[in-house]
Amino acid sequence: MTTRTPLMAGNWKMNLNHLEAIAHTQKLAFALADKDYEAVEVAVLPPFTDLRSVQTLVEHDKLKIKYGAQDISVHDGGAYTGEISGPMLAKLRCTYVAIGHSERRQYHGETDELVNAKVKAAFKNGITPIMCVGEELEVRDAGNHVTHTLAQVEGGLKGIPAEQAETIVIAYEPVWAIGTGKVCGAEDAQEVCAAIRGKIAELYSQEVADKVRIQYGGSVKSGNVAEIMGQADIDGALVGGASLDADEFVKIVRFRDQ
Ligand SMILES: O=C[C@H](O)COP(=O)(O)O
Repeated sequence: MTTRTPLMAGNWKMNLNHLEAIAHTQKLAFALADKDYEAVEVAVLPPFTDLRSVQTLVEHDKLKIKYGAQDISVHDGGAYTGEISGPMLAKLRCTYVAIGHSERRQYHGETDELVNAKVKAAFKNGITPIMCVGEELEVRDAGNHVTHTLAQVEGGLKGIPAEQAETIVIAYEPVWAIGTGKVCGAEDAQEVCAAIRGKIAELYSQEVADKVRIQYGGSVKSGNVAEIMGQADIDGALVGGASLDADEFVKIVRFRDQ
């Protein structure tokens, strides 16, 4: 059994300008200690306009916080107005990029095919994808949440070789639990995360599946994180709203103390 280092990632979504991003990252850095980073990998996913500021702060102050983007273009460059490319993110030394977040799927019509192309673009540029999957409420109510989510996993991983697949992070985010305050029960989250790991074992091997980190996302807070992290197949959290409060995010990182 591989020991997977938990990954707590704060997805800031469209919040915090670059000045606020600097202040927020400094606050996190001030609160977090070496022992936190030894136990947990900590990352922030700011808006594109903040990335250069966060990079400069992290590198200048030698912070142990990782950072990444919230989206990536499938193209390396060219006439694609408004897009941000993998080479641009790589130049900013982004460690991670969120791909296929439900808000991208819902508001920008992102399909599994596009998610797959973006996963490939991330790997091509040396950036680790945090590939987001999860079902809408009607899918869960119909009892099809596992099938639905596994189809997203399979679609997103199409053509990805094992040596890349074993490094990916998959975030299971039931859409009905995002920003709603409705947390998926820890055991319900575990059911889907275990199924995701099983699907990876089927597509690749148990060895690959044991290495992949699977996060839960959806109304994670300091008050519920410990129970979620107590599940065998949950290796971290993708935190939205609660990551905008530095004290709260630090408590989430210290889930073992909650
Ligand atoms: O990426 C994060 C998820 O969408 C969860 O957001 P939330 O913690 O605000 O529910």
